[in-house]
Amino acid sequence: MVRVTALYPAPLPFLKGHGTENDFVIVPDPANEIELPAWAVARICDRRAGVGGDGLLHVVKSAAHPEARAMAGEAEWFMDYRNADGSIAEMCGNGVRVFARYLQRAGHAAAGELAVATRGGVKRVHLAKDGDVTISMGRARLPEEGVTVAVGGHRWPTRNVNMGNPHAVAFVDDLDHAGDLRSAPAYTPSSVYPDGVNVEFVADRGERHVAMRVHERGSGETRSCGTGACAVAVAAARRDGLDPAVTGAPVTYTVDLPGGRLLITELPDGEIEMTGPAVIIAEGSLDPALLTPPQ
Ligand SMILES: N[C@@H](CCC[C@H](N)C(=O)O)C(=O)O
Repeated sequence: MVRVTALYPAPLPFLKGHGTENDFVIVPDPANEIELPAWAVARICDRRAGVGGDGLLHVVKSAAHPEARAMAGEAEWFMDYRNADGSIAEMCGNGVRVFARYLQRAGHAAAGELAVATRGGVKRVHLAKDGDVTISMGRARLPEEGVTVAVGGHRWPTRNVNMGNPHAVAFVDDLDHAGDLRSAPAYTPSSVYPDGVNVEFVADRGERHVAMRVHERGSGETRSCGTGACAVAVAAARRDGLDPAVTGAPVTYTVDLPGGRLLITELPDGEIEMTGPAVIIAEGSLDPALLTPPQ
């Protein structure tokens, strides 16, 4: 007889937070002692049988994590981000805001400037005492090769924007044309994104003002995506003939998402700043039975 025991013998502390309704389970683990296989993350993020979340933020000291040790001199804390299906992603913009808010609440960071290590490099955070959080997201890369996305009877060309993680941005007349987004939109050629892609659908709302929906790799349709909003703002700016590197003037887009509003500014040096809310809404402990390994 196979004896199956819980991966964690004692209740595991967690918190829950969100940024414009992109919601995350936060697992504090400064010394990196908690093993989080994909199946455990998927269970914790399950909206019926688990806590529920678009992703999980594993909070680890950079010095204690092999992927972050080299950044420890610049950033004390590493955001070990996982998608809801347990897959690993390079970056999560809303996640960094929520991560910073958690560090503040836990007394690990004070309001003001803070650095957070991510797989996409060190991100600078401006953390107000309450209210919005601003992140310096780094520069966008704009690979030439894009894909065609198809949903229902509609097909759109997309702009390829990399914010540390990959995005395909489609401009649409009506956000409803993206359908229910219960499954990932089909795209060709698939070779452009060998590791999958986040797909954004964007409609104009006014001057430098757009609305978007997103299907996230590893999480499905979410109510907000920070890196996606940055990708959308850059794609919209180039479509509108605006490039701060050429004009020397910053450009700001207002991006409306189902879960709220983000302000995205591109500076003349290419740096992209994202501003939006981040809140912690609950705190508790996970029952070890939830984390009994599958047979
Ligand atoms: N919601 C995030 C992005 C999370 C990662 C993404 N699903 C991926 O796999 O690249 C954000 O706010 O940026």
